[in-house]
Parts: sequence; structure tokens; C-alpha cells
Amino acid sequence: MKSSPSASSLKDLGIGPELATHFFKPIDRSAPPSPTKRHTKITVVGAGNVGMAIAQTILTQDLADVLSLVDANPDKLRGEMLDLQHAAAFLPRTRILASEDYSVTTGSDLCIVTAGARQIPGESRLGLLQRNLSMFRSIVPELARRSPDSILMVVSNPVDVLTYVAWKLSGFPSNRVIGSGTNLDSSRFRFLIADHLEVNAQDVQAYMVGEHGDSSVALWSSISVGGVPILSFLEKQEIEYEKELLDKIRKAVVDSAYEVIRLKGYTSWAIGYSVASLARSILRDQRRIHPISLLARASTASVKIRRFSSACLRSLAGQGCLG
Ligand SMILES: NC(=O)C1=CN([C@@H]2O[C@H](COP(=O)(O)OP(=O)(O)OC[C@H]3O[C@@H](n4cnc5c(N)ncnc54)[C@H](O)[C@@H]3O)[C@@H](O)[C@H]2O)C=CC1
Ligand SMILES: CC(=O)C(=O)O
Repeated sequence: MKSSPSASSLKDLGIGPELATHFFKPIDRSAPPSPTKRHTKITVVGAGNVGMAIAQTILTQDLADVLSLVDANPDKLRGEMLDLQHAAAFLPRTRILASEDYSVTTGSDLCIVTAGARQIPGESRLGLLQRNLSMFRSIVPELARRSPDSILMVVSNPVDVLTYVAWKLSGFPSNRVIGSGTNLDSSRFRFLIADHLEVNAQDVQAYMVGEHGDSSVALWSSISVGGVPILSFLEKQEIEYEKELLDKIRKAVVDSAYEVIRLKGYTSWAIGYSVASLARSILRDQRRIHPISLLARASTASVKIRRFSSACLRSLAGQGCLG
């Protein structure tokens, strides 16, 4: 399928681009488009549940001027592209491209990879590795070649291992290859704490760190509610709280994805918002703190992916780097 900037239905009706030239004549002496205006381009590879949740959140949050979608299934891809384009009247203006051909991704600022197998109910994320590894061999070099200055963000599972694989395959500096990490786990953690305390999750600071999913670690000392470090406050005030409650919350965070997958077959909305929040922080230089997957050290023979517990997503300005 060819890259398509817009739905082809007008062309199919015999109405060509000359119509636009007649209706929309250039305004005399109007300012030409600024040569310094930089357009933000985001690519999402994998137009499945996760890819489309990310795409639609990016659109509604006005994070990109150009959104390009790539998938191996041409009908699904074109269907998703048209469906999003048909919402143009309700959204900030974004050019949406879709193709199986990676040329559509050229010049992206951020490439997000969601393609690949997903868990069936009860299956672990690590069980997906072999299937998704071979897919990455075809996806990552294409992205790296066409957007050599981009940030590569891995979402496909197992996300931490595949972030390492993507770094190796891309040849990018390690600070330009990240995984969505435990940003989602932390959001689930914040939701559960907020739900228990009956407060707004946005007023709860709390981080899950380590590997996304089963072995993620709750940073209990990181919890603060309305700025109050809650556990040390309770201890200082000698207020009793059930230690088992903490275990229950941590277990509920880890079980969250399994429960959603058992109930609806996949998870999508929360990861969509999680990745959009990362995209905003990176592209808009928000200087927010997110727990992501990032290679921390690559200096020995036994290089392993290691995660930042609190990676600070710093400016893209100038260097296109995360630090
Ligand atoms: N890191 C995280 O927090 C999360 C990660 N995930 C992971 O995201 C991945 C995608 O999940 P879903 O979207 O639910 O799966 P899905 O099955 O709905 O979508 C996968 C898409 O990848 C496409 N695809 C397959 N091979 C491809 C290739 N070589 N090139 C381009 N596209 C290809 C398929 O056609 C399909 O549209 C899974 O690995 C899942 O485990 C899901 C939720 C959260
Ligand atoms: C599927 C997955 O990794 C999640 O929702 O956490």
C-alpha cells in the first residue's frame, strides 16, 4: 500500500487536486511558511490495540504534526488510518500517513514500536521474546536508517529486553533508545493508592521500578500524597497501618495486566496514555521524571539491559538526547 496523506474517496469520485487550487487561492503578499518552523513527526509501528491507543492519544493531545503508522497487515493499517482521518473535524490538525513501506517514517522525531505478539491469558511477557525478537530484526534497522536522529521507544514485550535489542540493532547512542518501562506500572500503583485513600491519583507520587511487570519493585519510600511522604509520616506519628495492605497493593499492580488480559484480551488504554505522556515529556521538553527502560551501562562484556528507576527525560532541544 502506498503512503496516503488523506483518504482517497474524493479522488475516487473523479475530483482531483485542481479543485483545491481553484477554491483556495494563495493570498497575495501572505507570509510564506516559515522556513524555521519544525514539524514534529511521530511514527508508530504496529497498528494493533496498543499502537492505535497510542496513536489516538497522540492525536487528541496534539503531540504531532505528522503521525505515520506502519503495520504488516495492509487492510488493518488502511482501515485504521481512514478511521482516524475521518475524525479530522474533531481533532487538532495532524497529517496521518500509513504504509507497510518504511519510507513513510522518514525524518521522524520519535519512533514508537508496538508491533509484535501479545500475551494470551496467563502467558508471561518473557514468553513473547523469541517471536518478537525476529520481528525487531526487520523493524529496527529500517527505522534507524530512515530517522537516524530520532528517539526510539520500545513498547512491545518483553519491553526491557527488547529495548536492549533495539539499541543493539539501531546503532544509536544508548540515550536515544528507551522502553516504556514501569511508567505504566507506576500509574497503576498511583491509581491503587489513590483509590484506597480516596484521593485524586494526580496528587499521589509513587514509583514502581525495575523490570516492567512481574518483577517490578514498589518504591514505598517514594509515596507521597499531597506532598506528604505518607509512610514515614505514619511511622513518625506512630500511626498503625496494615503492612499486608502494602503487599496487596504491590501484588495488585503486578496482577493488573493479567486481569485485564483475562477480561478483555489485551491492555490498551492505560499504555496509550502512558506512552503519550512519555512522548509529551520528550518532544515538549517537559523535564518530567519517568521510570523508563534505558541502558545505564554498557562498558563490560556482560552487557545487560538495566533500567533507570527514575530516568529524567531531559531536553530534545539541540542534541536530540535523553539524559
Ligand atoms: N510495555 C507495556 O507496558 C505494554 C506492552 N504491550 C505489548 O505491546 C505489543 C502489542 O500488543 P497489541 O497491540 O495488543 O497486539 P496486537 O496483536 O493487537 O497488535 C500487534 C500488531 O503488530 C503488527 N505486526 C506484526 N508483525 C509486524 C511486523 N513485522 N511489522 C509491523 N507490524 C507488525 C500486527 O499486524 C498487529 O497489528 C505486545 O508485545 C504487548 O505485549 C502491551 C501493553 C503494555
Ligand atoms: C501487557 C502489559 O505489559 C501490560 O499491560 O502491563
